[in-house]
Amino acid sequence: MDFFENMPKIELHAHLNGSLKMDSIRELGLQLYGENSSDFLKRIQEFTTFPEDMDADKLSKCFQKFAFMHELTSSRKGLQLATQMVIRDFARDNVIYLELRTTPKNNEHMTRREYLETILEAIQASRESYGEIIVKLLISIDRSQGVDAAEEIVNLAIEMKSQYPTIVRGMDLSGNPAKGHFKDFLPSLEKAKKADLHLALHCAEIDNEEEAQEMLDFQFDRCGHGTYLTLKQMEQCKEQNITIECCLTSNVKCGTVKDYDMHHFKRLHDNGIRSVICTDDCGVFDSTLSQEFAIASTVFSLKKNNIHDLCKNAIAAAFCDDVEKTDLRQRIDKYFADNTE
Ligand SMILES: CNc1ncnc2c1ncn2[C@@H]1O[C@H](COP(=O)(O)O)[C@@H](O)[C@H]1O
Ligand SMILES: [Zn+2]
Repeated sequence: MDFFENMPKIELHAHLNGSLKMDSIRELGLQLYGENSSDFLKRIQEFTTFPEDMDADKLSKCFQKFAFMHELTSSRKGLQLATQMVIRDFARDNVIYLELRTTPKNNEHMTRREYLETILEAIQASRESYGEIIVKLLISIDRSQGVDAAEEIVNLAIEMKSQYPTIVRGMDLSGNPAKGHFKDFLPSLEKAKKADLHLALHCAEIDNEEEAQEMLDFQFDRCGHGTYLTLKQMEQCKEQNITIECCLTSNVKCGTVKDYDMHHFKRLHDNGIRSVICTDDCGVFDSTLSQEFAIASTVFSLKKNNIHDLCKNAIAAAFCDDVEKTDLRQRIDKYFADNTE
């Protein structure tokens, strides 16, 4: 485990509100409310609990959990603190490059634009506190929220990209995959693509072959999960240079994959389809990127050179510039050179 904890890592799939660790939620509660009530502590416990006997619809239930974090980050102060803490927690796990994604929200305290500005300011400030970690932002469309919100979010993303070109790098399509239809979001995503925003879309998280096909034919950069891609579709990913973001614990806890050893990572790996290891929501799923690497390594008997390849895959698929990629490559190559048996 030490090997993975010390390894400089790249995280490409992390939802902001799902990535706050339990200790940090407690800390956030203290900073926001003064004292943590027993009811609050109970709710933190519920946040990360996935009972064995939860029914088949575990994934849908998972989406209800986010409401807890959304309450905590509904004020500018809460959102700013949460962003800082999430970056700090990834930095503590030796993540050296982080792509955070989040859906801009509007409420009585802020507009979607203010939501994004708060996060972008917190990311900029984190350079002073945690200088070693590079942080990028992907702006998410929640497929359960309809096309009008999506259109507003794409327009904002284009605007924010021009204001913060080194931080705002792309867009994500996420939310409950059982809700909404990809086709409805196509014009908005097309617009994002034309504006040179990279696309990392949740695709085939549940079994919907037709939709996955529509998405692949549209073409995008990275596929979140890809659990139910057919072998033919996986081959199409290879041809189209699409990298698959594998989030092992997320899939097992949400019940879209029965067990770790049944995870499609194996099929991707065996068929030479480029994949990366990610956490998805390391707060909700109570994991770390180091743990995800340790699990993948044990379950799939990966050797050090396989792990090194996974890190190189992440560099290749990262939405940053070539100078940053060269720097990441050097740091990671050095770690593997210094740690050969
Ligand atoms: C478990 N698999 C998943 N599949 C699809 N979307 C997911 C997800 N996990 C998280 N999200 C999306 O990210 C939001 C939380 O972060 P933000 O509020 O945006 O920072 C969730 O509400 C959902 O829309
Ligand atoms: Zn996700």
